[in-house]
Amino acid sequence: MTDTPAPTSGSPFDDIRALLSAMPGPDEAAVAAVRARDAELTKPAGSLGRLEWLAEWLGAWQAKPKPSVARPLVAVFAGAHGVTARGVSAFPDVVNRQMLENFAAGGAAINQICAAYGIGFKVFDLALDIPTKDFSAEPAMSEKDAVATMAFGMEAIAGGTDLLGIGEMGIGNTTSAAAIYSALYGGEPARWVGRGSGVDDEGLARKVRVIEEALALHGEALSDPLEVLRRLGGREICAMAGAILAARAERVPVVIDGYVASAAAAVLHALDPRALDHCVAGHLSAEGAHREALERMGKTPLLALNMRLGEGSGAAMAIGVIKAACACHTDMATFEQASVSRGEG
Ligand SMILES: Cc1cc2ncn([C@H]3O[C@H](COP(=O)(O)O)[C@@H](O)[C@H]3O)c2cc1C
Ligand SMILES: O=C(O)c1cccnc1
Repeated sequence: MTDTPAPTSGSPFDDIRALLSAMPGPDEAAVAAVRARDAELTKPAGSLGRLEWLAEWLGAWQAKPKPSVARPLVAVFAGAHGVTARGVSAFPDVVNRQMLENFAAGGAAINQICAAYGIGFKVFDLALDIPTKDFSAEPAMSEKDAVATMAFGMEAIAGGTDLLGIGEMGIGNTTSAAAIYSALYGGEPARWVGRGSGVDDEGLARKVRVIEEALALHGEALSDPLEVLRRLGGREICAMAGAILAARAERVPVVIDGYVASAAAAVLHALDPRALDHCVAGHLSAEGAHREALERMGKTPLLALNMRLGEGSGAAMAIGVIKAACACHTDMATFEQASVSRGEG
């Protein structure tokens, strides 16, 4: 008995790492079927550009030769941030709760976009009344809190969906996202920081200072992307990472929203560069250095509308495009069906 080694105490993050190592890959047979059908559709080859690629991408991750976008869903995760005590947002914390009421009443931008495109919409309240700790003074979350929050995010797909858009609400979360990019990608924090919901020059300088302090405080611990997430992230950022991972396991393609949602994606990408293969970047946000962050992840945004809202709004706009791409692929007539002459060559 005495020479049996004690079991090594597992980290709460072990389950997350296990999910990452078990990620399914693309279904190549479905991609081949999509390509074969695309060649029969009544249009010049390649003329639908990235829409053709989107149909292949849907097929690859849904593992369906005929992909579908019949039940698209935007999931918005809401969290409160202790770092707002440092004066990093133009708006007070109470806006979180007020916006959740606005979402429920149908009065937010995301409600209108989802209604316009026939997209389901769900909001997940991540302990809004218990803000994370100020990450410039201590880790934002314990390991247990971070893992439980990721697990909660995995519930996003529980009701069933064939295309998931990921969004967030959380006053102060552009500071958290900028801190995550700074930790993962390096360089001066000022390079990654933007004005979020609209801070003035002094607010912008405070955001930079807070991130510099946080990087110095957390130091070497930030070499592990999951530590970056729990130390600098908000709960909504943890939950978005969980949702992206769960969607992969269940073969649900994902549309990432803007600057903040992409920070959750960046953590997964840093853990495993294949972790975002089932994701598209919905749009290029006007916030901070979103373009550089997406480049690091190898993602070309579908849309560039100069939006910088969050709430999943850019993802929802992109889902409109993806729905149309899927409809073209599945419902267009073939040359034979429509008696349209094929070109030569
Ligand atoms: C009324 C209102 C609605 C929003 N909807 C999304 N955000 C966006 O702004 C917040 C992040 O910006 P910052 O880091 O500057 O606080 C997040 O809640 C984000 O979703 C909003 C912000 C406000 C004020
Ligand atoms: O692009 C975003 O995600 C964003 C930008 C500004 C404020 N909140 C979110």
